[in-house]
Amino acid sequence: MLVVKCGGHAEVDPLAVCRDLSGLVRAGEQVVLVHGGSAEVDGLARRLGVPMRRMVAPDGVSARRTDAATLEVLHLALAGAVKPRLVRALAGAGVSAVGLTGVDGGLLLARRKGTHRAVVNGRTVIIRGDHSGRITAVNGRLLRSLLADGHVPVVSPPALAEDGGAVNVDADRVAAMLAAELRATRLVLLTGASGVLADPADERSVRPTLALTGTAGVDGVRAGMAIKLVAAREALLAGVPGVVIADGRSAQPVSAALAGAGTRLTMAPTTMRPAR
Ligand SMILES: Nc1ncnc2c1ncn2[C@@H]1O[C@H](COP(=O)(O)OP(=O)(O)O)[C@@H](O)[C@H]1O
Ligand SMILES: CC(=O)N[C@@H](CCC(=O)OP(=O)(O)O)C(=O)O
Repeated sequence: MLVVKCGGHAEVDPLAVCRDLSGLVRAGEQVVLVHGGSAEVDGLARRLGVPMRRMVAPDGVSARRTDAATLEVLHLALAGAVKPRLVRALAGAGVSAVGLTGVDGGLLLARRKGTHRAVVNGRTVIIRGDHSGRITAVNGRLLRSLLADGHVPVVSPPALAEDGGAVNVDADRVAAMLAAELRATRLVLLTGASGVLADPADERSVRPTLALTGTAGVDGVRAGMAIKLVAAREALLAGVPGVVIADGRSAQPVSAALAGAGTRLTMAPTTMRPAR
């Protein structure tokens, strides 16, 4: 079982990802495709005149500030543009795909976050009333039945909150949760960088491997990459054995990642429980 997350970075090539995945599906691999779409969300917001803001937590992890209008734009962009494009690309490559947000079939249940800590002008402030949440449960049964019928589930935020509303969640963490729930052997996070870079300004500085510790960030890792490391850590701690962050801009991004391209994540030995 393979979970692939196609990043919303504008340079990631969704057609190449889908063509590559179709080969793996035809070879008998069960695949779940997760997607974000931050560039598409930002573009649609500009066209609609809805201002977009981000919050940066004290640990450097950034998330979209999600008020009611932002949530609507997010839903329109992900469910109305990015997802149908991926479903059509898979269909065009001969693979049946079924698009779902976390709301469909209660696929992703989440608890609303009451407050957020964010750094504004160097000061930590508390932000309330954001429409975002933390995933608490995954409807693995729904995914397994789609997979058993030969479909590729194509999954994205938002998630379903306990009060019946939709909430924004990060797509990398969605992918990690699904990989854990489905006991996937591999989780591949594809983005617009060739892996985790030692120097974010130097594309050639890819770290082939990176051992993560309990909670600490990693030097030189910022913004969207910081949340990928959070997701990678969650997947590894939940028992997913192979987690890779790799380039989504290449011709065969998934095959390349499975063949060793990008950065392979592990947990540093000191953070693992001692063997019995
Ligand atoms: N050390 C780093 N290595 C690689 N990318 C980094 C690093 N630090 C920050 N980044 C940025 O993180 C981006 C990936 O995050 P993001 O754009 O949110 O991904 P996506 O939308 O594809 O999920 C990279 O394109 C790069 O601009
Ligand atoms: C809470 C939060 O920030 N959610 C993300 C969901 C989309 C996403 O994750 O898109 P990428 O894969 O392009 O990053 C957002 O609103 O941008």
